[in-house]
Amino acid sequence: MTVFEATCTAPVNIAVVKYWGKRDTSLILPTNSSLSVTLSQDQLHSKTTIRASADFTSDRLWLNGIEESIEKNKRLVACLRETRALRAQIEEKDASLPKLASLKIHICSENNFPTAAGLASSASGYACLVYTLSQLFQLPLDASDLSIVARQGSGSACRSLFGGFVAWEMGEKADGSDSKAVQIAPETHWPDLQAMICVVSDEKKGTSSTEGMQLTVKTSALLQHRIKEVVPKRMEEMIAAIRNKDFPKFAELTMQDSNQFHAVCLDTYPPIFYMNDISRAIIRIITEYNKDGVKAAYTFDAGPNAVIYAPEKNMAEIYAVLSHFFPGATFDDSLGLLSKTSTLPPLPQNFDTRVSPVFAQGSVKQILHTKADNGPRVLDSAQHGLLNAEGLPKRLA
Ligand SMILES: Nc1ncnc2c1ncn2[C@@H]1O[C@H](COP(=O)(O)OP(=O)(O)OP(=O)(O)O)[C@@H](O)[C@H]1O
Ligand SMILES: C[C@@](O)(CCOP(=O)(O)OP(=O)(O)O)CC(=O)O
Repeated sequence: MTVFEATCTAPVNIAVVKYWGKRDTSLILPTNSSLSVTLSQDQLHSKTTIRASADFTSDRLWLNGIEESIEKNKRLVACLRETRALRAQIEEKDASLPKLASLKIHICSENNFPTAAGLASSASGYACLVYTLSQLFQLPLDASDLSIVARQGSGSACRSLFGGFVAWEMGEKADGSDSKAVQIAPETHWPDLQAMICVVSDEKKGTSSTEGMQLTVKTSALLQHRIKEVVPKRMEEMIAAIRNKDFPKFAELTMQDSNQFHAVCLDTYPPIFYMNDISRAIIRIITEYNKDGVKAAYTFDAGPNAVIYAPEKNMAEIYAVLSHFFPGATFDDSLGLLSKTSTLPPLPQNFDTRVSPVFAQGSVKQILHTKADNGPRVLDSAQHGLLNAEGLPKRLA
């Protein structure tokens, strides 16, 4: 019997102009446009296998080796409904196609990094789900079309359908058909731009993005100013900075936008705090590092972890600075940063180390060096699939 199956991976993305707020919570339509950098799947990714079979009696989902309910997950149901409807349309037009739209499916997905810890697992997770469904169903859609479906899983997921530099255009229409991701520039446009992720906490966060942003929409006057006055201009400036590979401008806008996002969280009533003492120390350290010219940019999502964007040539120095204040962090060196330098560079000569205390061993748990890279990838299911011959996970938690 023919096996209908697809296996794909998808990347995370870290926004430099943040999405925070929905004007429609069920279609997931945002109150402002946003822009992100897609990070390499060599370091962080979701991997998903989906099989359709006449032998299956119900739709089932395993996430990181644990079975989860599909019916209770309205967002996942929406992604399935949309992609099945599109498959049904193409089956209607071409009778020779196998009838996959009516078959039950088994979905097995794994993240190679902590889920729901503010490392954008919902972004890579839903991008991967929708991309794998589109492969299974052979949907004739481009990445922007697919982003409209992935957006309904998690807003930020729509940007993970593309590699490189990606805008999510907020759109205006009530049905969401113009609220989609577009690529501003591919990853090859600015290969010099790299990122360092500082994992301050890998625990599940207190206030989810979904709940937090709607409380902000309801209570923050500052958010209205951000939506109307700040983001439209900032989007234009950010796109120009990326096109011109103007790092100081890119960095300034990135840090200002992260600061404003956390300011609207503080302006929420009751306030939401995502950054902690370590996050704030990282801000002070990068500010000191930048005092004679902008060499690095920090940004924080809905959690304490920092992402630092910088040109490749500064990365060893940034790692040396971070290691000084945060001893004992494990370093994921898959880009070979340390093999290129036999010893770490010294701290910059005029760096004032009094900007922050030296923190206890392991306060920053892990530092991950990565770079901008491409969008979802298709894998060979026979070799890389997550389901066994019976259609059950090869690995359970
Ligand atoms: N591989 C996956 N496949 C399908 N769904 C996933 C996958 N990974 C995560 N999710 C969904 O995303 C949820 C986690 O999203 P959440 O927004 O809470 O955390 P996060 O994405 O890590 O943080 P943030 O988006 O704020 O950076 C999970 O509970 C699950 O429903
Ligand atoms: C701070 C952010 O990371 C918020 C991401 O929010 P989500 O995309 O996780 O929210 P939902 O659409 O409710 O699933 C900023 C960003 O990625 O732009």
